[in-house]
Amino acid sequence: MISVESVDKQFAGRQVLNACSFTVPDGKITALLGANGAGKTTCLRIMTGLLRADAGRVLLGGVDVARQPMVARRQLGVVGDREGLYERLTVAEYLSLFARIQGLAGVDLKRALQAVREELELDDLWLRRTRGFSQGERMKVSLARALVHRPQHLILDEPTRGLDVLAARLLRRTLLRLRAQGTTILFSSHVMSEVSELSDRVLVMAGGRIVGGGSPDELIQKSGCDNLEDSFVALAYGAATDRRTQEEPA
Ligand SMILES: Nc1ncnc2c1ncn2[C@@H]1O[C@H](COP(=O)(O)OP(=O)(O)OP(=O)(O)O)[C@@H](O)[C@H]1O
Repeated sequence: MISVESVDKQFAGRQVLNACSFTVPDGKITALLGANGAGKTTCLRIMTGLLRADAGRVLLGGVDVARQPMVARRQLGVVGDREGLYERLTVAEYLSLFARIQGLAGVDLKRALQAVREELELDDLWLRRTRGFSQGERMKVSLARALVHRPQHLILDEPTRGLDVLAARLLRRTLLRLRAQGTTILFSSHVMSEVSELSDRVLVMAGGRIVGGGSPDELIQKSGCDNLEDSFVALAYGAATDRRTQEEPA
């Protein structure tokens, strides 16, 4: 389980996260939804130890990410902006490097590499250097890097951004398989169809805190709307924006 407890973050005196609190249960897929600038990426970066919170804490399986970053990292896989591939390394070399950093060696290392190679259909890319890789190819390698050490927790920031249909499908299939294996999954997204299809739970973020949560059906019921997108708009943008949207000429 992941617990985010009263996390605050300011940038240049501007409050971006404001006593942000939520939990992500094990063996479920949770989606983090929010308008542009709501604070999702900032929150995910704090959860993955890339950024320090001003106050509050994040626990991954009971481990405080800021106090015990190395222990936390062992049980965490992260898919961020898909940058940070080492362009001079082949996919095999790159994944082997990250698996070793996570403590894998010998037969375990070989098995782990073979498993992600098969799961993420990496045969054609395996011996290529990552320089010039397409968005979809980068996503596959980033996801393989995140999964190679079989972490309990997986955090993904807009993982399907820029992917074609097949790459997005492969990603969704992988997430569903990981959920069946008990992995704790949190992903941010702006794509409502994908959130409806994949998520057991949705968290709606606005103004740096969580303003609503529940299964997609619960959110729809609570908001009195008839689909997830309208429920999200009602929660994230509030009644004023809702009125403005409705007043727009057809
Ligand atoms: N390093 C930084 N320095 C200054 N401001 C920042 C920094 N990182 C984020 N911000 C600001 O914090 C706010 C929240 O940004 P964040 O990237 O977390 O939003 P988001 O919900 O992920 O948005 P999007 O959906 O557009 O990706 C934005 O106003 C952004 O400009």
